[in-house]
Amino acid sequence: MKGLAYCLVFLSLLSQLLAASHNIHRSQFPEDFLFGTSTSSVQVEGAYLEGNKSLTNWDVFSHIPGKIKGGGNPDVAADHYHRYLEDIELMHSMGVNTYRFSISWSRILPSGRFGQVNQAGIDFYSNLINELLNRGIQPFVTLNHFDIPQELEDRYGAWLSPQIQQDFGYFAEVCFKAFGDRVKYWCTFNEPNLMIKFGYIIGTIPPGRCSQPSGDCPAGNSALEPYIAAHNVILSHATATNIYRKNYQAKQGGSIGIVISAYWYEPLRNIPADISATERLLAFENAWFVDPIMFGDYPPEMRQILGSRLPIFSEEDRRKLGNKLDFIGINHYSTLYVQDCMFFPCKPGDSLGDTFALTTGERDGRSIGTLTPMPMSYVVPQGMHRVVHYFQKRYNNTVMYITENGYPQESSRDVSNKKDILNDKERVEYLKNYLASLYVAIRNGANVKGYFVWSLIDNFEWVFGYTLRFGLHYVDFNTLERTPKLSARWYKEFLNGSPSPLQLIKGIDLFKSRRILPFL
Ligand SMILES: O=C(/C=C/c1ccc(O)cc1)O[C@@H]1O[C@H](CO)[C@@H](O)[C@H](O)[C@H]1O
Repeated sequence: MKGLAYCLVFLSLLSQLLAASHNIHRSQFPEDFLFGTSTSSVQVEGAYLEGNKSLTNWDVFSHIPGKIKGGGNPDVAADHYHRYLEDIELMHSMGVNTYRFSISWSRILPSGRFGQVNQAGIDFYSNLINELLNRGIQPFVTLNHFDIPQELEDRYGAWLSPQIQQDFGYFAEVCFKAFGDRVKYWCTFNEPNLMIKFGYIIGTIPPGRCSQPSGDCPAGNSALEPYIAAHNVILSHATATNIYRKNYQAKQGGSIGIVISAYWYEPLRNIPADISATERLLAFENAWFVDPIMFGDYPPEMRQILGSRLPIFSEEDRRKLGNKLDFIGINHYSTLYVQDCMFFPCKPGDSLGDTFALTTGERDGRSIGTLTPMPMSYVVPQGMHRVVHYFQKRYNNTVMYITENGYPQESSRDVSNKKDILNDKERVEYLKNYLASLYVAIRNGANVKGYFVWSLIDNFEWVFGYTLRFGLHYVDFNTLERTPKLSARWYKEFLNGSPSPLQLIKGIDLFKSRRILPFL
């Protein structure tokens, strides 16, 4: 009896100890769960003029003075184009079983749909895919991660023209044909919601179009263009998915989905106006692209506010959209509070475009979580299971992958504090806690089948250039040498890890009780 009592006390102390360090174990996720890292072509490849590649919209935009913090550009980036074998070794040494990367449209079809398929581009990705498979790493491929051949922008205004639907379908088909025998996971778009928001509402990324009061741009219309561009993106997704379903899926046996940038939002005040503003913002940001694909139309919250500004899906469009998707990719980093601007006055220009909602990281002077070096990006682990729950409920538990989750470090291109950057304890804590929250989502029945850390290596962080580092591996941007950070070693230990002491004791599930994870 006494022995048992001691044993229970010991167990309870042990569980508190483990809870304190928020330990999470590989064995808590299904064996066939995908664990990987993510990158994108513009951000890591470099070699911007090699292999017959044409200029992308980002090549052009990043060379305009003042657009990129610190003046960086993706000309060389992390030189992954030449170092992909080394990068596969980094992945292999961590023990990941998947790698999410994107294919550069400008490498495959330098002129969009006009002109030849570029064999050098096909060869690069083909070699990459073969080497990944040799190492037991599943390629998880994004067709569009913000970049397009500049020619499409110049010829017809890219996403503003319905022409792009056919062109994107053509590009997708070239990829299915060339790589689909080996690639079993396709994402049509990465974060189209964010691409449209920053490209056509606020105007800080290509094509840099907007109007007052949303932003200050030489041309654009923040009240109309985002909805037209989004419409063409949604129908481009439908076109590509249609082609995959009809001609490739049965014999290649893969799946196809779309990736959404998914912040989680909490009402600032416990009042109906803020609660419905939160719902509204989630509809405008997260459901904007997924509702049409899953239900054939935009979220009712958007239709109500935008009326005729929101394009209509024709009968034929709806037929195409009927192919829906196989999975939803969720990029999740942070959570913000939402304040209503429909019934309460906000400062003009503060609320985001048509959403009549204002986001903030603070309530009564206290921040929602630790602020990361990225503006408006706070550490709020419980946002992970909440955002997954939103998609689980709204889309009938369609398969989900967490296609990105990660932590930024502030830096300059030439670092003086490499030692501190390598010792990225904050990132390790962040990843552990977000994974623990993901575990809660899965325990609650969410159909999540994979998780990717953004990013494998430090890279070109869009408008932040080289001033933010997201890598599990440090990149010296002068020598291009890679060095594992503490977080790479942690991920490796996690992936190869032995079960926790408590799991060795049969019948005890560390996460069964909410009590031992008070932070969730
Ligand atoms: O979520 C974003 C954010 C982009 C942004 C924020 C603020 C701006 O002003 C402009 C762009 O991208 C995702 O998250 C990552 C880490 O950021 C990016 O590196 C990925 O490429 C992308 O999929």
